[in-house]
Amino acid sequence: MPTILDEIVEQTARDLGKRKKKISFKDFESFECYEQEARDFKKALSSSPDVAIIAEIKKASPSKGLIRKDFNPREIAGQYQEGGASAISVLTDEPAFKGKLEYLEEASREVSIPLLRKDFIIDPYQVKEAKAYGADAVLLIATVTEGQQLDELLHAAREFGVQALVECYSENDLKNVTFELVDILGVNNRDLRNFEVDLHRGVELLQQAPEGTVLVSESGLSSAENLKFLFDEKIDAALIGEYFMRQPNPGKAVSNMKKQLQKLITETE
Ligand SMILES: O=P(O)(O)OC[C@@H](O)[C@@H](O)c1c[nH]c2ccccc12
Repeated sequence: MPTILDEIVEQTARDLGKRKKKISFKDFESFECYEQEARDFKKALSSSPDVAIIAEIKKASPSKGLIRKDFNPREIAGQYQEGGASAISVLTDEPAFKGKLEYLEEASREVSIPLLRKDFIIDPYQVKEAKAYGADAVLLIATVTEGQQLDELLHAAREFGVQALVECYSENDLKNVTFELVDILGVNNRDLRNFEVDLHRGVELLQQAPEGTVLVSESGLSSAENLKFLFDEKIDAALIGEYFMRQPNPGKAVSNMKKQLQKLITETE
């Protein structure tokens, strides 16, 4: 049985062929954002005294359908920054998540914190494209890459001046990661075969990474208590989408969660 991930990746590969005909690999170099100096994503995640928040701009998802009706990515990006997010993740996959590359570009004009392109990246073309649309970092999902492909994408990221967050789902994925090339590791707490979320399993996997790796817990997080758990387990950052996107003012929700986390930390000190 193909998983949802297999289906999304197949679709991505089909769309990629068409996109390459419209804009060539070389063309990206003339994009305005291409020349822009990258903001330091890794530093933003590792310099937070508690748990850094990567707030996500996500209109819809395969498991939840439409998440936010009143959707203005530029405004949400500004609110996230104001609310104290350390970085912003922007979904650019269209078929499954109703994202757009233009959302990335709009966010890039609006804020000064680093931006992560969230998509299903299987080709260096998409890495260069991410840079051209204003990304400072790209998500690379270990499960969807084969053989040497992940290393190739990591080299492409270096070449085009974007950092990489490598996402793993399992111990097997972790074994296939060349940690000499990876300094930010994420684990998706959501199992994409059945959409179940397990925060503890995610943390256990993250803790197997070599010392010094910046660790990111992704998906299914919705409270300061969740972040306090991550803080106690020495996880650097949390990637949160749906919970913030369902709040009237997503940025206020970020600042409230940060305040509550601080309170929980001082209570136990
Ligand atoms: O909305 P949530 O449950 O807070 O999750 C955010 C993020 O982790 C999730 O969107 C995500 C994690 N890895 C991905 C890979 C592709 C698309 C989306 C994702």
